[in-house]
Amino acid sequence: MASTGLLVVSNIKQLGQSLRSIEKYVNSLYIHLNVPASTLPTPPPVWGRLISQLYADSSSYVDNKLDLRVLVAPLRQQHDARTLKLRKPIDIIFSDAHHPELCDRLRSELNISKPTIFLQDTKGCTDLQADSGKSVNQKVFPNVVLGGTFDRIHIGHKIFLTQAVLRTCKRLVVGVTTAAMTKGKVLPELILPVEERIAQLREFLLDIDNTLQYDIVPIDDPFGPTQHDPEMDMIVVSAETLRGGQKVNEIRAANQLCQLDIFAIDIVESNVNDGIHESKVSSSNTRIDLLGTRWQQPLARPELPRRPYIIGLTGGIASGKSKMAERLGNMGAHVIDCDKVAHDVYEPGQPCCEKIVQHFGQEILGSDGRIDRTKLGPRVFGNPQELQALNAIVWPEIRVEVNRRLAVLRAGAHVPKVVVLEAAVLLKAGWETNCHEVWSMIVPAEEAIKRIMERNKLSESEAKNRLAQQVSNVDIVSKSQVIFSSQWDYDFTQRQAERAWQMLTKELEQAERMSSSL
Ligand SMILES: CC(C)(COP(=O)(O)OP(=O)(O)OC[C@H]1O[C@@H](n2cnc3c(N)ncnc32)[C@H](O)[C@@H]1O)[C@@H](O)C(=O)NCCC(=O)NCCS
Ligand SMILES: Nc1ncnc2c1ncn2[C@@H]1O[C@H](COP(=O)(O)OP(=O)(O)OP(=O)(O)O)[C@@H](O)[C@H]1O
Repeated sequence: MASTGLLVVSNIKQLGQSLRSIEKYVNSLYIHLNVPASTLPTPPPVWGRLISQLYADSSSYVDNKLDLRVLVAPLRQQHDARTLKLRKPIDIIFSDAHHPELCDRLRSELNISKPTIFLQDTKGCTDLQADSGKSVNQKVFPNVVLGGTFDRIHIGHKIFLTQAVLRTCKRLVVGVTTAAMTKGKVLPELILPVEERIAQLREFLLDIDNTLQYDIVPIDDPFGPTQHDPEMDMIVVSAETLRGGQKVNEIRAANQLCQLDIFAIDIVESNVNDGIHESKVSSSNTRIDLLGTRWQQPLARPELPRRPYIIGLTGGIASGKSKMAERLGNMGAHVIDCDKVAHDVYEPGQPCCEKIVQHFGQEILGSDGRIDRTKLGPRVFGNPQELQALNAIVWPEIRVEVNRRLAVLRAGAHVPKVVVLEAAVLLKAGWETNCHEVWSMIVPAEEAIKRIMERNKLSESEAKNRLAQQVSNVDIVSKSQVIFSSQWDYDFTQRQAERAWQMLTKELEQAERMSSSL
């Protein structure tokens, strides 16, 4: 599949048809509006509504796998003087109307060898219409500012950024929230690092208009550089952040800085109403859709036998690991619960039991000669050194026992396709090296605290203390290939599990077919 295309759009009414036929050729598409010569040059904001419409309509025809970017720079120039300079090389040109001369010119400017694909030649093709109405704020300023988190740029962001670019003639300042500001969002652990978000924003902005200066800066508070920069004229906000824009002006007045013209765009709705996703197009929705998918590729583990395929299942306290293990078990996985294995290696006669008694003394034994956890517990909790000593004895023994059980399974008549190794301490103990990949459960801290208080009958401070001893969600996520979250209803957790299971089953079947055809 060629990766980047250029679509010359002459008729917005055909957009849906055009995008549907293009989607099989490319995964990223620049859109060049073939505006009639008579309408140029016009103030760029007059194209705002058309471009917003185009982005908003596109979502009913193609999903966000086709990354659309409508070019703004050419709208600033006289028709004849327009030469396209694009950041990424173009593989192929598409045109929704028969304009061979224009397309040949673009092919030679952009150095494209493939012939243009003419999608359809409609009769009654109408010219692209600029917004003539006085209703639109058509003012253009040298210095415009806006802010946001911009996690995985979506159509709402594209419209927002484009409307700002159309109203800027010199410099666009973009404040991008750092992790300190995104803690309260849905699935904050899955938000891309600020450096990556800034890099993606810069690429998008340079793609649509490389004639402006972009100052993209991280912000640790909701107002960023607007509090101090005297050279700002306009702030672009959306209906939901209008109050933030007004607050910016209050701060500027207090700091004796000029007031900013405020331009607010409408919210782009998502038409989803399932009680889980937000009703507007949002990055939160994109993150929710990552649950149960492989969000990073597994590391190669050539040292592990291919069958059974071992999934390490982990997560924070009360995150719903056991329930997830049960779900995966119901779908066909063989589950090894490391917590239960730990109980087994504590049994008298096991080497682990002897080592524990050697270290902690006979006084941790009960009258039946077994290790009494109520006696051992107080010796290690609140004493990190002793806890470390206990872990150093127990963890390697669990690993040995797990490997023994895996060897038994491999030697059996029916080797399971998938083994789930459920272990709260998987990452702390370094057992992920025993697994082909790691699947993890996360819940927000407040939810985990609520569950621990209810389930373990602990006070809030005790629950917080338990949680503080866990690997953080951010660390869990960085070492996991698939993430689940049980913060919504049971059905939605089940859907996440099914999604991941289907993906894995398909992959394993494919791998099996490939190896048997060799
Ligand atoms: C504190 C801020 C920057 C945090 O941004 P937020 O986390 O909401 O960013 P997010 O990436 O979600 O969105 C960025 C912008 O796009 C808008 N937006 C997001 N989704 C949509 C949508 N579906 N339709 C339309 N606009 C959308 C947001 O309303 C926001 O204005 C923001 O909320 C705010 O208050 N802005 C006004 C003040 C400001 O601009 N401050 C920074 C100056 S540098
Ligand atoms: N989707 C869900 N919605 C609401 N509550 C849930 C959901 N999934 C799990 N829970 C609840 O979360 C709690 C913890 O579940 P579970 O015991 O499976 O967690 P765990 O991660 O195995 O915990 P631990 O390791 O602390 O024993 C349980 O009370 C369970 O009912």
